[in-house]
Amino acid sequence: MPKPIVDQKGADAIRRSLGPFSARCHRFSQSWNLPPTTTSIFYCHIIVPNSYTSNASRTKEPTNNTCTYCPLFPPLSPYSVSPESLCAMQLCGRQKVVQRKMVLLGDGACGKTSALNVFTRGYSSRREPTVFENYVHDIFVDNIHVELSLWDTAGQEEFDRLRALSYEDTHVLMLCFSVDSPDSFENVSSKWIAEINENCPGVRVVLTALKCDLRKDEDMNDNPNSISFDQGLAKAKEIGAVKYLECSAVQNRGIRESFYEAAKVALEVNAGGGSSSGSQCTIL
Ligand SMILES: Nc1nc2c(ncn2[C@@H]2O[C@H](COP(=O)(O)OP(=O)(O)OP(=O)(O)O)[C@@H](O)[C@H]2O)c(=O)[nH]1
Repeated sequence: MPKPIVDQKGADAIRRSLGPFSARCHRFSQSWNLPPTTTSIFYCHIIVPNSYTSNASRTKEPTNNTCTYCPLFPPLSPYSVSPESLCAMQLCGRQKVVQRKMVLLGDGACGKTSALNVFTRGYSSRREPTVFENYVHDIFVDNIHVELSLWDTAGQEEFDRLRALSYEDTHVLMLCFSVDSPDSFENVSSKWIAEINENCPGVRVVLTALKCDLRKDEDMNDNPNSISFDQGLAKAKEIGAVKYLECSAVQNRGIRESFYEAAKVALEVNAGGGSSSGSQCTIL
């Protein structure tokens, strides 16, 4: 049976030893006999790329990045848990968990679900168009434990009414387009901003360019029809987005950063609905 990480020494040892390794952490709140002040604790599986002997608070893992103790969990991307987060997790028993809701929206097939899957699971497989999906993902942003509720919506017009139900209590909107789809880019201002203004005016928007790998074709030539960084940035300014982010699920580039940056924006919104420079979405 693996041992949980319970002391700072263990967490520090992990931080020092991580180097090129990655870690996977699972929360054990019920299954361990915890000190009274501890509300939750994490057991960390350190995923090692090759044979590696560990001490009590680390676990040797097979080379394929699949967890020995939780085979049902899919492999995670190498950087889905940073050493800093790991140490913060160690301390989280004493920290308040902050709950935030992020909604992804944008044209159908622009890549929302794939980005979400790569962020939460480390990979994305072929799938049917989304009708509605909802995940809760624990992350640490600036040492704050955030229970991030991620709402994936259907981009297609026939789901407009269903999608409207997703906006309640939203802290941040990740408005997406695909760089290989000028239509999805145009719809940012011609369709999506109107929908946002109608359903949750004032909620902070993060504009996110998806499928950025498609700016190049297979021969690494520039795709002349793709949306450039400058165009994306100009669009973000035009619609009043608080951030402009770019990523590719296929290459797993910028995915983690994009969700973390969006989560940071969500954190700036007060739980009660007030915000320093935006507001929480509430459907009345
Ligand atoms: N080249 C490339 N293709 C991608 C990327 N992300 C997603 N795709 C592909 O784009 C297609 C649509 O991706 P989805 O993630 O289902 O798009 P979606 O926005 O969730 O679509 P809806 O559920 O219909 O709203 C799939 O065939 C994906 O394989 C990417 O980063 N690069």
